[in-house]
Amino acid sequence: MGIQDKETVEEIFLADVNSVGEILDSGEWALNHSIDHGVVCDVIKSLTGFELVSSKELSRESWVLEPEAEDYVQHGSAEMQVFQAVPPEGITLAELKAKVGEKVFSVGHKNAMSRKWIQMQKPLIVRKLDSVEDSVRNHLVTIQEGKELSPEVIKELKSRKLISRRLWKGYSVTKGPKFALKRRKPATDVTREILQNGSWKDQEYKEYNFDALGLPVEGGYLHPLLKVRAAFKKIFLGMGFEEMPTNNFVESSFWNFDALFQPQAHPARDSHDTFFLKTPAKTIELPEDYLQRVKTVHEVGGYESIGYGYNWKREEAEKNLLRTHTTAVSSRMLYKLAQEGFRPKRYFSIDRVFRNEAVDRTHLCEFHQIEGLICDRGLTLGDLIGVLYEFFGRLGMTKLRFKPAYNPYTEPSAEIFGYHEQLKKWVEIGNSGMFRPEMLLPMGLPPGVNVIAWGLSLERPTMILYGIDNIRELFGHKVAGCRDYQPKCHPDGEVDKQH
Ligand SMILES: N[C@@H](Cc1ccccc1)C(=O)O
Repeated sequence: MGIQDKETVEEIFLADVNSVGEILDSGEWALNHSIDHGVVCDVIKSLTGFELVSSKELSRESWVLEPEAEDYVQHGSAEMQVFQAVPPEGITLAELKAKVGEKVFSVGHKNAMSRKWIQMQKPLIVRKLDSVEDSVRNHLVTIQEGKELSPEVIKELKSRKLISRRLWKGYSVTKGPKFALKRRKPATDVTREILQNGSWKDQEYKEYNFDALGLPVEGGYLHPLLKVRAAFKKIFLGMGFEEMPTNNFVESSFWNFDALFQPQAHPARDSHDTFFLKTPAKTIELPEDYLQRVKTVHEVGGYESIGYGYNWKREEAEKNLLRTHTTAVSSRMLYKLAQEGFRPKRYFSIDRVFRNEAVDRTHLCEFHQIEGLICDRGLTLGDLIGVLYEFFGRLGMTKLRFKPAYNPYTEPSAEIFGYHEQLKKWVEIGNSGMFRPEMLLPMGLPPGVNVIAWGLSLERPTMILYGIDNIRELFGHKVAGCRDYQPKCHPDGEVDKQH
């Protein structure tokens, strides 16, 4: 068979309908074009549905070839094959049988004999005629072409079980009300492209289907960040931590930076990294005596420190900003604790912070920080490392590594790496350290009190747990897709039960 692909068949068919005006019989048309009639019928049905053509069903009983007959059309009838296998000098019966095969021999030998094409001249079979006409094959071809044959011929072919009667279905076709040489796909949407190239004017549009049921409405899913936050909160509470109040996104530079012994010329305090507020641009009040101690420690030091040796400006400290880390919350809480009278404490917070960063697949200008701290007398770096093993162990991360780092407010400082069992690699999971005396002593905390602390983002573990590789999918309208996210691994066994 020739062309089978529907688009090409459709094109040829429409061109013919156009030039001839009417296709009387799809079967004949298919035969003339050597195209499978089934494919032609599919094309006609579809074109009729879109009113490019009008079609009438035809049906009639017709003769079709059995597989044996199709073989005869290709290779000649059995008697012809036998005749051709007999050479001019003759052949033995056994040789002839071997040459044409058992099946063809049994039918073909008998028929070729009775037609007197061959004869027995013991011990050989010889030809009686030089050439013969393969009328059986010719008749079969005529049937294939859908043409009529005399009742006697039909009777013979039928008795040889070469043909059988089938119900044939086809079409007669004329141009339809929406006839065109090429089918135009109705648009389902007005796109930017068709608006720009002007094709919207002649475009056909698919009609609304008001009976369509639409997608089932889904709702009531917890955001992945909420689920992971709940898991972290549970870990902190299980370890005896209290949550700090984090309900102030707007903070003064004083609590966000100065109280943390971050010098006023520090690059993080640049407007490229920090969002400063225009209104209100300044904080209303700061604790005056504490402010004086902070100024002094920055300028000249004290508490065995030499300070930074620069001119500390109050105006810089008063500037309002969107807090860049939740350590601003920690500094307020530690100051408060010092005023109320020091007691050992374990504090944590999980909330939003803001940084003036270009958004890309791993950075957003707002995200969440998880922060934990323990203050007590005589804490050491060993305590920090021990607590971090406990904390991340409860998350399922048992292998940790620490890399020396720098923060203005901690000494020593360490970046935390964890071995991710599912990803089979070390991933950076947080930052940590022991708050400096230059931060703690001006607050009024008693000497000998140490604070171990650490921080990490909430987004990063969430992305790892849910296999999200673009942080933007966690915020805004794209978060709708998060309903499909299933955690790849569990921060603890409980997260998912919170549905
Ligand atoms: N504030 C640090 C994290 C941190 C918290 C506590 C101690 C040390 C580091 C940050 O934003 O990355």
